[in-house]
Order: sequence, then C-alpha cells, then structure tokens
Amino acid sequence: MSGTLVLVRHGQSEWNLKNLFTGWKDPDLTDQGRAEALAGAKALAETGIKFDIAFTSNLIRAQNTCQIILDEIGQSDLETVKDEAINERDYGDLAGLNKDDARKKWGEEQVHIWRRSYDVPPPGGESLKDTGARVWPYYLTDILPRVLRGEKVLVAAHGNSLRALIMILDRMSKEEILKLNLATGVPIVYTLNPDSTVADKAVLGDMSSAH
Ligand SMILES: O=C(O)[C@@H](CO)OP(=O)(O)O
Repeated sequence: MSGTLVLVRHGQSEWNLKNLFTGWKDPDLTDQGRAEALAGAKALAETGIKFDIAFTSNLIRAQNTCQIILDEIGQSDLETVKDEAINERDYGDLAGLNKDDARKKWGEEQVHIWRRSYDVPPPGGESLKDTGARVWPYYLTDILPRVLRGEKVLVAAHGNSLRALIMILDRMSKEEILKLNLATGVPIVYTLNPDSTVADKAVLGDMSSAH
C-alpha cells in the first residue's frame, strides 16, 4: 500500500523578514508567514487530503505553520509529534547575523557555501550533512513506517531540515542540492512506493521565488 508524505517549510518568520540567520533560534511567524501557511493549507484542502498524523520541530514557526494547516483542513486536534530531530540546521555563530552583512564580511561565495553546500558547516554550526545525520534516522524510524502503512503524514519543518530529507528522497547529488531552495508555506506532496522510493511528487504552489 502506498502512503502520502507532505513536506512544508514554515511560513516567513520574523527573522526571515529581517534577513537574519536563524537556525535553532525561535522567532514566530510574521503576518505574511501566517498568510503563506494558510495559502498552503488551502492548496492541500483542495486535494481533499485528511492526515493520519503530523510531525513538526520544537520551534514555534514550524509548530504554528503546522497548526494553521490542520485548522484549515478541519483537523485541529490531529495527533502532532514535536521533535528537535527535524529542527532547522544549527547556524552556530551565524545565528542572529544579517545575511547581507555576512556577505560583506566573508564574501558572497563563502556565505553561499555555508548556506547551501552539502558538507561545509558554518562556524560552530551544522552542515547540511550534519543536519541530515539527525533528520534521516528520525525519518526512517518515526515517519517512514507510518507512510509505508498507507497513512497520510504531514511534516511541517524548515528549509534546511527539509532539504536534507529531499536530497535523499529525490536522490540528488551534492552539486544539485546547492541549487535547491524551498519556498515558505508551499506543500510538496510525495507518494511513496512500498519499497520507500518516490512514486510521485507534486508541488502545490510556486517555488520560483525561493532563494
Ligand atoms: O536562517 C535560517 O535558519 C535559514 C532558513 O531561514 O536560512 P537559509 O535559507 O539562509 O539557510
């Protein structure tokens, strides 16, 4: 039996708006972020999906995105598991710094490498590889078994914890992952085969503005 895995990056946060590296810091959604989560929820509602369980991180921007989606599709009280395993990548010493100021200080290319490369960690923080080393085991033990049972599973998380997951689901190379950016609030709907490979992938919205 094939199940459904829906991944959604949280809506714009207060620190996204201020263009600050965020990582494990815990700012809430902005009004725009709430609107993005709602737009994603409406797109999901149109598919008629009803979830069996939701997973989110221990950060408020992902939790609130998750709840906005569940409220909109009439599943406000759905079982929701919160776990730091799917938190954003830890940005270490960069957390709280303005991204443009960082580009001025260290150069455009170095900042891009810290933000998007596979295995170069920002100072004191996690690389995407490090992030995947906690996201992937959690996916295998806690999330995937539910999908393989035929359930419909929502995962509301973060740009880089989801990039780590998508890299493996989509079998992307270290070069390809450099270019992957996720838009806030746009659901990605995976249908998985019984052997856990991807049978189908649909993006319910516009990813082109992501950077
Ligand atoms: O600051 C962060 O935690 C992330 C996500 O907003 O930023 P980036 O997209 O630069 O990896």
